[in-house]
Amino acid sequence: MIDIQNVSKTFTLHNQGSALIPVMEGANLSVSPGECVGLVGASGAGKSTLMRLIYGNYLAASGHILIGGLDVANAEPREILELRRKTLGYVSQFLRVVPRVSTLDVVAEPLLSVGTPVEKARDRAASLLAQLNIPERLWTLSPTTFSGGEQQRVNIARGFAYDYPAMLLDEPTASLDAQNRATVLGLIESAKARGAAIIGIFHDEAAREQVCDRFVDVSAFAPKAAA
Ligand SMILES: Nc1ncnc2c1ncn2[C@@H]1O[C@H](COP(=O)(O)OP(=O)(O)OP(=O)(O)O)[C@@H](O)[C@H]1O
Repeated sequence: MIDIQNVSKTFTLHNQGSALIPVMEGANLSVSPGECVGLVGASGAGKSTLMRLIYGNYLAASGHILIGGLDVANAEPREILELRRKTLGYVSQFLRVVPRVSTLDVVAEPLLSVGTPVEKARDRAASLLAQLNIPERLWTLSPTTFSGGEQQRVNIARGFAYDYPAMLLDEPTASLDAQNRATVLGLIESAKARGAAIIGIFHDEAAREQVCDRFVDVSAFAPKAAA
């Protein structure tokens, strides 16, 4: 489902005489449906960079990033947006808050954008918000004024609303209390059970041991000259 072949990445520092910083070389990684792979490696090893390459936020210098048949490394922006709508989900700790949209609709939006009927999308959103302990009185409000932890849980509900075939999880359990953390781990396990291919960064060791089938150390993808 996710197939990364020989990917390299170089940053160009435009404000420093266009200095070229190679950060990744020869990255290979394949994730099957139903499998969760944890990215590990020291701080600065390139875990976030690899996630951003896969999501199409960063452009690879070379190689292929195949997701459900599309090569993200060589795709048009329009194709990447379509991929994000239907195939590839991304859950981070942080909610990008849209003012004036109710929490229920923020969570239902990924379903609405693929044509799910409004009632069904809102039912699913309500069920996730309840599972993640967001009080019902908040559902009609915009999450703009919510606490950091509430916004994080709204973001997780949104990330799991639609059944993406492939998912990227960036510290989804960070700073959650025990009960919500268990709920999120349950959502990840259900996503695997329905066949989602997942790549995650988890600093929470117990969490990653619970949900990951294997680990990939991204230090192995460091440029050879710098190694
Ligand atoms: N936009 C950027 N411009 C230049 N260098 C960058 C940029 N983003 C990341 N880097 C560099 O790429 C390397 C990998 O960073 P990355 O954030 O992917 O590491 P990480 O493994 O996710 O670290 P952490 O666990 O601390 O989040 C670092 O040396 C970092 O300085």
